[in-house]
Amino acid sequence: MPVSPRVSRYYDVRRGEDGHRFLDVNVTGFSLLHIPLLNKTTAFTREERLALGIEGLVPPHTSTLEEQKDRTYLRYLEQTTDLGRHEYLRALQDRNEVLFYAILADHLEEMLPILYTPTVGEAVRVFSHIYRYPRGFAVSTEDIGRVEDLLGNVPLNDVRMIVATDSSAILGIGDQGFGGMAISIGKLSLYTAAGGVGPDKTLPVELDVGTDRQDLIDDPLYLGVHHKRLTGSEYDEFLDRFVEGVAARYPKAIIQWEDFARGTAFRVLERYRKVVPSFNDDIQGTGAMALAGVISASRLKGERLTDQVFVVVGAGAGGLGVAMAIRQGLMRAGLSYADANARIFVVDRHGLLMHGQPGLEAFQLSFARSPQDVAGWEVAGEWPTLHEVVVNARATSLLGLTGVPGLFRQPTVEAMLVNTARPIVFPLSNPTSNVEAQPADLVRWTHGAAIVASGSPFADVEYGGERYPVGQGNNAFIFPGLGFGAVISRAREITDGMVMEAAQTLADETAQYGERVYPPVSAIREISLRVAVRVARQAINEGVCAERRIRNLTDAELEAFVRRRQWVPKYLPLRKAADARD
Ligand SMILES: O=C([O-])CC(=O)C(=O)O
Ligand SMILES: [Mg+2]
Repeated sequence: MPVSPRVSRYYDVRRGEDGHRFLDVNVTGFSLLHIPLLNKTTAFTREERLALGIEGLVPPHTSTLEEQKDRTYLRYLEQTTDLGRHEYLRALQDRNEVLFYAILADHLEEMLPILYTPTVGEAVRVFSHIYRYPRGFAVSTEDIGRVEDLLGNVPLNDVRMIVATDSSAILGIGDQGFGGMAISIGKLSLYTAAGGVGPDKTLPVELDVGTDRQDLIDDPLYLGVHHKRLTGSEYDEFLDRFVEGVAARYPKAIIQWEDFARGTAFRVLERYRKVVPSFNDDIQGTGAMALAGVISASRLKGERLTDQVFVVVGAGAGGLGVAMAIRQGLMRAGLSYADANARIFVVDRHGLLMHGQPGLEAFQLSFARSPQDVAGWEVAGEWPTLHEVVVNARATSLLGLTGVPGLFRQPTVEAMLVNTARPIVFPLSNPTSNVEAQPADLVRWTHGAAIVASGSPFADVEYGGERYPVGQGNNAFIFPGLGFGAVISRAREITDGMVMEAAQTLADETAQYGERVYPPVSAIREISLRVAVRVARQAINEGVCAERRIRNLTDAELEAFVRRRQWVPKYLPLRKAADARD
């Protein structure tokens, strides 16, 4: 039997005779203090200080984790801007990872908007200017030919979850070049904080294929390669090399494709989803999140999903992903493909997606309409506008994934009140600055009738003496559980059925929160656990589960199994390995 490699080049997780886990470390002294998953800063015990050669290098008093959290949180509160708070937390993550996740667990609702959407958008934009410590894996056009060597430099030996972006369409803010690394880091923090994947099983990746942003290329401080993006077969080869490298170094890893531009996103997903277990967060994660939201909103209306008529605005990865997920959801609710399609109208920059439109792409075709589909519509120009679609199609649900701020106008939203007593309006674009409408306006324009959810966090709306919760329809309710479920089951493939199951779980779990279309963010860890359990079950049912130990478990046993595998932020004792070096 081959000896299984240590979890990290620097340590392994072992169990002592007493049954408790400890870290067997083979690095000591000053070096050890610079490895974020080993560094306890002021919390090393006397025995550890002595055994690991760090006496004199750390302060005399041994702090508890509680004291460390107090000290660190007070400094956090003294930061004056959201970006400052983000940088502070990121620096903590790169210094002492257990403490970082322990604080995050205590203040999850407060800190998620700082570490993740919307502030991560700002961190992406200025990434090259605020860069401090190495985290994650970056491979560029200059070294893709040696990707396996480079992956060999990553100290982690058992990576299970990768988030990789080419930064071509970050959130709703477009091409961000090398800065996209910040989104991969942010997403993986949620995999740990919300999903329970151990931080040493995660790897953020930036695929630096260049940037088409001349201002970045011209910026001497820009940290990516200074040339235009690869395209065509060169681009495909770059990704092929990356996927091969991952499959060789980390054969058990799952890849989450993140923030790829329209067109590329679908191509990359289809090209690799059967080669390595992988999914696209913006297509499938956002799709599942939106489907869950419209199922919950239909329930709040006292109607069925199949009673709704959907207008999805934006035909990129997010918009098409949402349209496809709703189509699958309608089919699971009993409609034929044709009937499901007939209830979904996709609008893009020219208006309603129609055959013969300039720039129509292959992945959009199944949603394109023919002239006979809109015969009898009252339309002024060549293609029906968003407003005309809402009126003529009698839309009851309007979902925005355009990145265009303020796109949903008052007359269009008011027009929905003719079609339904309670319009479902989800301006889902991120970050906050790119939202299609302010939730407060949507509530006001509809006199409180609209059921509203947004992609980025918004405060509840007060209107006419009442409080209207604004659900956060963000794929963060899906991907940590979907990915963790796939990791637990060692899924050979991430099937559409698993993604649908994630959506259904989110909708089912939301029911316990009353008048809400999404749960409160404070519930994200419990929701992710339920998603992970049901995704793993679905993997078993579909025969893609490679983890033998879970195949015959009952539901309760499976849940207990998943719970046991959730990583929790607490210090493990460090012991010096026999072959330790400084
Ligand atoms: O990151 C987020 O907040 C959600 C997402 O995937 C996107 O907007 O691209
Ligand atoms: Mg995204």
